[in-house]
Amino acid sequence: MSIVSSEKNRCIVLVGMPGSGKTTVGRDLAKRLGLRFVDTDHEIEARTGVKIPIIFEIEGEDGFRKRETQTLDDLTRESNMVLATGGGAVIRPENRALLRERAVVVFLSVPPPILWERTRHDRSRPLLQVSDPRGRLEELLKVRGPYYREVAHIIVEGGRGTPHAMVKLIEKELQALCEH
Ligand SMILES: Nc1ncnc2c1ncn2[C@@H]1O[C@H](COP(=O)(O)OP(=O)(O)OP(=O)(O)O)[C@@H](O)[C@H]1O
Ligand SMILES: O=C(O)C1=C[C@@H](O)[C@@H](O)[C@H](O)C1
Ligand SMILES: [Mg+2]
Repeated sequence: MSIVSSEKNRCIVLVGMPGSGKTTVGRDLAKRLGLRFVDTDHEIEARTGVKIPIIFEIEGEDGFRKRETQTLDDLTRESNMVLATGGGAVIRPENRALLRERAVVVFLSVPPPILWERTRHDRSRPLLQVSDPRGRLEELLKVRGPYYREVAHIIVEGGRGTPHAMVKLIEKELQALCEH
C-alpha cells in the first residue's frame, strides 16, 4: 500500500485512553494495510514474562513507565508496523518526542461515557482499580487529552462507530496526509 512507503516507512502508532480501541482497531488496520501488528502492553508482558498488574505491584507505576519507554524506543525504530500503545504512553515527554518524530501518530478520541462502558467489567487495568473508576477515567483524560492531541498527526473521533468504521476513517486520513 502506498500510504506507508510515502510516509518513509514510518510505523503507524495508535494512542488514546484505555478502551478507546487501540488494540482492536490497530489489529484490523494492520491486516488491511498488510503490516505487522504489535501492542506495547503485550510486548512488555512478553519481555518481562509477567502480566502488567504484577509489574505495577512489584515495581510501581514508575517501574512500568521505564519499561514502557524502553519498549517504545525499541519498537518505533522498526517500520512496516502498526503499534498500539498503552493508555499512558503519552505521559512522559521523551515518549511524546520519539513518537512524534519517528511515527505517524493516530489519536483515537472517544468520549468518557463510552470509555466507561467499554472498560467497566475489565479488571486488567491497575490504574482503574480504585473506588471511583469512572471518575478516575475522567481525571486521566483531563490530564492526557492535551498530550494525545500534541503528539497526534491524525485525530479520529471514534465514539459510536464500529472498529471497522474507525479503520476506514484512519485509512482516509493517512491517504490525505500522504497527498500533502
Ligand atoms: N469502535 C468500537 N466499537 C465498539 N466496541 C469497541 C470499539 N473499539 C473497541 N471496542 C471494544 O472496547 C473494548 C476495549 O477495546 P481495546 O482493548 O481495543 O482498547 P484499548 O484502547 O486497546 O485499551 P487499553 O489501553 O486498555 O489497552 C474491547 O472490548 C473492544 O472490543
Ligand atoms: O492508562 C494507562 O496508564 C495504562 C493503560 C494500559 O494500556 C497499560 O499500559 C497500563 O495498565 C497503564
Ligand atoms: Mg490495548
